[in-house]
Amino acid sequence: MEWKNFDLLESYKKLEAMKETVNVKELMSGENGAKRVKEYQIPMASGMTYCYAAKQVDDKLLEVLQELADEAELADKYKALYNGAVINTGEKRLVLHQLTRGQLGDDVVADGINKREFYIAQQTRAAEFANKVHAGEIVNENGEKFTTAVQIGIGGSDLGPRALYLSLENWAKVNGTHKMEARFISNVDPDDASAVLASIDVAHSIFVLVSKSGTTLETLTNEAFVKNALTSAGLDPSKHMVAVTSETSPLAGNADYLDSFYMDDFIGGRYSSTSAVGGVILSLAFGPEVFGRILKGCAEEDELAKNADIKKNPAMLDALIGVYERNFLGYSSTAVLPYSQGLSRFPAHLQQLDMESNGKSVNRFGEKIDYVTGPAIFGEPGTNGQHSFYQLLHQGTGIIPLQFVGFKHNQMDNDVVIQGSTSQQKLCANVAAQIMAFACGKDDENCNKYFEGGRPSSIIVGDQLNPETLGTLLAHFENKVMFQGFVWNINSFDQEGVQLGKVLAKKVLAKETDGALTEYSKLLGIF
Ligand SMILES: O=P(O)(O)OC[C@H]1O[C@](O)(CO)[C@@H](O)[C@@H]1O
Repeated sequence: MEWKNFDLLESYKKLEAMKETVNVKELMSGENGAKRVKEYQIPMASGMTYCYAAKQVDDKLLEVLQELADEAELADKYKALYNGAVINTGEKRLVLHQLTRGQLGDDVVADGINKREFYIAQQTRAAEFANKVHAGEIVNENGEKFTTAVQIGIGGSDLGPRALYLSLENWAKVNGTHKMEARFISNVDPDDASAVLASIDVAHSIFVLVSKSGTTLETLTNEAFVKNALTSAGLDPSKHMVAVTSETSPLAGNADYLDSFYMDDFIGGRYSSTSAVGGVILSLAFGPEVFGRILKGCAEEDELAKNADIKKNPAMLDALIGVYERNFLGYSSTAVLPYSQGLSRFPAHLQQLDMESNGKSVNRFGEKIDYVTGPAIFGEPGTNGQHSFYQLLHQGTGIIPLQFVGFKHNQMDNDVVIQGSTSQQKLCANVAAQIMAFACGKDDENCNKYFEGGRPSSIIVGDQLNPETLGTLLAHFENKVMFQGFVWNINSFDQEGVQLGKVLAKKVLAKETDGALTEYSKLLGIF
């Protein structure tokens, strides 16, 4: 297996010669368009479908993307990853998040520990803990049941778990599996913690402090903030708080917590939702059985990602189309547009997952590269986005590839027929309409009303947003980002770019600044 810069590959040259050869507008019009929609789809796990009919690709281009997948040895690199190779070269670490939800290859033993057994043991402990809380065996000082769980964490210790909770909150309420309310405190802005604390019954709340490193300024500050609130209410913080951290962190083994659950350095923050980082809060909120179903949806999608044939591997195909758009068509951002209210924070999770992973300018050996890497990611649930930024997507001067997500059925039992259609039908009609409007546009003598078309999109469709489909979606994007990192020959598993700002902020707080930093500090009222 060889790790080569992307621009040294034969398929790179071939793709460069194929810029702009596919006209989405032409291909998606009339009967040809109908044929493409039926043919250009592949199955995902949990009964979902990835449809790429409206992407700027044709059979010839797909052949070269397959050549790229083979030449870049994507399936072999994934295999090396799940068999325990040091894929995170920057930090010299293994990359093992997939082990939290399945055994894809060999047993991985590191530091004398079977890693899958370690992650499963933590899951089991979290499940037992959650069951005891639900059964009233673990209670507050007055012997009363906890009703609310509050996660304190930031970045990967917040975004994924929060997105997953919101995705299933309503589903769980309708299906009778909603055990506890969950809330999240992340920002060091005191208004975040204050607002959450004011919205809950602190005496019946259990706080889940999540920090892999155990050193994150925002999280430790918010922990102190919450402890203060508990003490002021006459409560003992150690009876209200559990920790999720790594065994090497300063938080580990602290008797001040009701219990502690562990993950380790082989799971990056943004890939940690399926470890104890998401496992504790989601098991408390929905019960361990529902968390297990999310893991099942992930595991099935991880299994699909092993396939070397891009037509049988939706994450790999999605990744390669994204690379073609980024490097050869010059598109610098991607919009993620879930037509599901439950996925309201999913784009925020994908922002960290994608941009913290693939926002890199050096290859995995630390050498400068001469081609572009990860796009900027943004998104909002449809149809809200339509009434916000779609104007630019339709008629703006640049092209932004679109990643739609849609479901045939909504999550709650409530819908109404108004003017001959349900709200769910209206939602789905909008996503279909948008795909075609972006692809084919509309002629008009009035330039202001003219839609150029030719704006590429793909869609992932599922029956309903439930634990399995959610897990599948999560793993799909994790694997897409990983495959893109492999093509670009970058390390998608470190994040040195977040350090400089943290160091400078510490200097400001220690009043060790000079020049413009001092002036900005004064402007902001710190000095
Ligand atoms: O879990 P921790 O160690 O508090 O880190 C939180 C987040 O901070 C980051 O390091 C970025 O600042 C993320 O990668 C990580 O998810």
